[in-house]
Amino acid sequence: MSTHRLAVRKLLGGPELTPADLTMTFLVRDDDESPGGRPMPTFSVAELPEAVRALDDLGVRSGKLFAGSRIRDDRASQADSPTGLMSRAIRAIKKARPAFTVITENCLCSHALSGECWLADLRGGIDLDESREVIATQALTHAEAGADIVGPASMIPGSVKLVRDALDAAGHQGVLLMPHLIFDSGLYEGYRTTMEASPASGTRSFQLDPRQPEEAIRTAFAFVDEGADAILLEPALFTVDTLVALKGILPVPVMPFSVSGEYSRLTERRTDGTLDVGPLAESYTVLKRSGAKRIITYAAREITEILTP
Ligand SMILES: NCc1[nH]cc(CCC(=O)O)c1CC(=O)O
Ligand SMILES: [Zn+2]
Repeated sequence: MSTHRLAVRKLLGGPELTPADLTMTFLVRDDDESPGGRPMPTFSVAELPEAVRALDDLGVRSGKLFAGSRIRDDRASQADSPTGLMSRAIRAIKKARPAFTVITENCLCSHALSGECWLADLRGGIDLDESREVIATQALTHAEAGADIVGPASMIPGSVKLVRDALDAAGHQGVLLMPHLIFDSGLYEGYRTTMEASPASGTRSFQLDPRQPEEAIRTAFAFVDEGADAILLEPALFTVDTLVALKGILPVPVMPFSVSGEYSRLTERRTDGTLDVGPLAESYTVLKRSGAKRIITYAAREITEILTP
């Protein structure tokens, strides 16, 4: 096609994927932990400043952080530690680039021995009150360390409101909330293995049943009622029906999270060691077309490099 034809197409074309549309995902590991043997790429705290500066210079303005605890117990007692891995990661990024938006995950699965997103009561059942309470103090700890947006991810009803109340009570009215709206999926294995957050029970009972799309809509509105400023929707590609359904009716933006299984299945390592992200980037065009405000991804750098200016 001639260049002038391409220019005309561009003029008439719909929403284009830009670097600022992408939020980079960082699975954080401690500085003395080895990156080897994990299915997903990780970043040590010491590696974060340089990685963030490089992304920011490319136009990627935000990051989603996941960090677990090495010391785990059945109360997830390290989840809200002010000296924990997440707090140190947030501080490292904010020191390097104060305007880089930091979004955290608040959940208990990578802090509890069980790998569950909730805490058990004495009889082994789910202790809803205690789970919500720890998630709220965890989110508060992230805010104190400098997080701009926190992300309750347990899907426990009422946890979003409790996080909002805890933040407000501590004077963090300016910290926003983007809870995770999560469908049960087989696409999380790479993440769970990397973060050692596989549920002992084998399931995540609070997540949405993929056969129940109405439940997803209802839960999205419930999150907004509890105080959500945006909704993270995961997995990304397999939930486009929900994205389209929410477009225009939900009063807050929806950001699909292109999860570990999408990253590993829609990319391919070339013989020269570089990563072909073509199919993954193509799926992001689908997401934008379907109403995604922005997209959370593990491949922000590689995708930015192939975007046409
Ligand atoms: N605990 C919530 C949570 N936080 C991140 C992911 C998955 C992210 C990914 O696969 O990239 C999940 C889902 C799960 O563990 O069931
Ligand atoms: Zn969890």
